[in-house]
Amino acid sequence: MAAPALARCMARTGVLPLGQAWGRAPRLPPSPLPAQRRAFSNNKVLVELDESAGVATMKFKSPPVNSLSLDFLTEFCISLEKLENDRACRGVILTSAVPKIFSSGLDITEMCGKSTEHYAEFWRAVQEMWLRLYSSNMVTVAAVNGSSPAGGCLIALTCDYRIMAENPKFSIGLNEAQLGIVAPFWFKDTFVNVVGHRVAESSLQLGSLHSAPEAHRIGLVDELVPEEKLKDRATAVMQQWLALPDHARQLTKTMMRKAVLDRLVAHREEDVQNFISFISKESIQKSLRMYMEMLKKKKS
Ligand SMILES: CC/C=C\C/C=C\C/C=C\CCC/C=C/C(=O)SCCNC(=O)CCNC(=O)[C@H](O)C(C)(C)COP(=O)(O)OP(=O)(O)OC[C@H]1O[C@@H](n2cnc3c(N)ncnc32)[C@H](O)[C@@H]1OP(=O)(O)O
Repeated sequence: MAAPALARCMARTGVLPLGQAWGRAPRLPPSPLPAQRRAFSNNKVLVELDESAGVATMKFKSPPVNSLSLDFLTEFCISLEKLENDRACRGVILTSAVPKIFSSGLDITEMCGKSTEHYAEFWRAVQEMWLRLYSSNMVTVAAVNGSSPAGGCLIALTCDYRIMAENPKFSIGLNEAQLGIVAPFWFKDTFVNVVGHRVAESSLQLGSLHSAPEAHRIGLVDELVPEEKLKDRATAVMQQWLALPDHARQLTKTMMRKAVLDRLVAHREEDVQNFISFISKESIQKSLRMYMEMLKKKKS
């Protein structure tokens, strides 16, 4: 199904028509086939699968800043679903093909001056991305090779493990407060599960963007490595995680994440309505427009 048709279907039903995002049967190990590499790509996400290792790399390629537009989110979910259903794939490394940027977060233009129907469709796609990634049976490793504000940080937080390039220019964090908006409860829950309540509380209130060393110090990322070693390190970490039996690791992951996942699943439509009423406020629209203007001015 083409991305726009799929997006419409997601808007109608709230889920991708490819299967449920949570509560799947555990994955089986891949069959011992000869070493093989496969790649598939749509417009914004490139996937390379190394079948011998059972590991895929998903590269975001939506220049200039990998913003999470409706199209991006739809393609992301399709790619993840394909891998989830592929017995040859047990782990996925998420990274960026755009230099210096992992992802600039939700596409602000999707949240400005659009219809209620559009906001609902967009927000369901954001929820879907998070539900699928947080509940994935695969091992998920974020190789953060650039700045990663807000929704970009959420993607990294949603993975099992985060490795960041130790470039002092790269920053990461849930900076929503700086835009005059509020991170939803499930962004907050994911953040708390990684860094703990106290750090999350101050970081969220201040809308902090943390430099790579600071992010490592507060536990937002698990490791820092020189940029040129990021790929190899992500592959090595993946191998360590895949050395464990899938079923034990998957059941443990489910146990750790279930309460947070269930909370959104139980309140999904309410969360969509909250988003619509919040984002439609004139004061919020004004804040977002000013923020976009500030980004543009910064360039000139
Ligand atoms: C009581 C209430 C309770 C509950 C509330 C209910 C619901 C919640 C409501 C809302 C929740 C929303 C949650 C939102 C999450 C988000 O992710 S918001 C997005 C936050 N993102 C950012 O703040 C990042 C902004 N961008 C940057 O800081 C920089 O662009 C960068 C560091 C990523 C890259 O810097 P540069 O390389 O210097 O690139 P430029 O700044 O020149 O950007 C190039 C180009 O891209 C445009 N752009 C950048 N980011 C975005 C974006 N996120 N969306 C759309 N467009 C973006 C930028 O404007 C430039 O455009 P042009 O000028 O070239 O046209």
